[in-house]
Amino acid sequence: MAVEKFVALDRVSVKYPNAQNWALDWVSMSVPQFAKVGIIGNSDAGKTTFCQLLAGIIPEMIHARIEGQLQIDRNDTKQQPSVGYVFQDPESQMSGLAETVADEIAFGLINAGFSELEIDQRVKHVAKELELTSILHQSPTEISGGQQQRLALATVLVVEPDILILDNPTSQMDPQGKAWLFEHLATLKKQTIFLVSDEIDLLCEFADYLGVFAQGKLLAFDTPAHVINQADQNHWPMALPTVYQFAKALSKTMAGTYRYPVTLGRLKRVMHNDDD
Ligand SMILES: Nc1ncnc2c1ncn2[C@@H]1O[C@H](COP(=O)(O)OP(=O)(O)OP(=O)(O)O)[C@@H](O)[C@H]1O
Repeated sequence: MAVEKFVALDRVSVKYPNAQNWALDWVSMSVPQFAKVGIIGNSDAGKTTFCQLLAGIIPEMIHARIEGQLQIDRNDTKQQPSVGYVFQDPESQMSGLAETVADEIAFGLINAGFSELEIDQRVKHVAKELELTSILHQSPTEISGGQQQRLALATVLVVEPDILILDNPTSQMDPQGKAWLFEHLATLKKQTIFLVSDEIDLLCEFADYLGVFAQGKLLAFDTPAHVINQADQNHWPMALPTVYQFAKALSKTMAGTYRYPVTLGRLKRVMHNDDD
């Protein structure tokens, strides 16, 4: 699949010091600007390594041997695109210095030298977007895990990065909170987003492209419908979306293909014989 590239990996491999195996093994992909990329894979598949490489944490903060080429283009951004990274564990995101949620969100802006007025406006805006307004004056250590994950995202979104990398950002949220966050992320139009999650139903609704990792290798990178149908045919050990299973049970393929749909909208069209 040829796509206009913004982020491109060309046969990238990563090995940690003293490790026997490559944590990333010969990974290639091209991602256009503003695309939404879902990343899935079992434990130890290399998902976090992939995210940390994209974010520059490897090799800047975590040493590892890197082979191949990672390229992030400027495209319409005048400067080198900025990257925001949301850690798997929200506590890792916190400065540990802020007394309130508001201060924590403001932290990056203060360091970057923004004016007080701009900081105030941005903090209020992102707090409203992420439904944190009512807890702005609470301590970051005294809020729930789900709230901490929304706060971790707020600290990154407030600086308006060009690329947003989220490593399992809903692991501590309830089902409603997860669905809400995925829907919110889908509304972000100014960022290219990489989202690691095992929420396959939500991921298929969200993503333009889905990447499946296993033992450091990128098994597939394509539209969610292509990847899921391929995963099922090849018996890859991964959960399949509910919509897909339903369509398969009813033998409802997408028009002109032998593939089953993976999103509710597409399934509805197929069911109403309204698929193009
Ligand atoms: N800092 C590190 N030093 C050495 N080895 C590491 C380091 N981080 C990860 N690894 C190893 O690299 C491999 C890939 O790990 P990674 O955390 O990228 O996988 P993952 O798919 O994110 O896993 P999980 O879903 O369990 O978080 C694993 O074998 C892991 O033990």
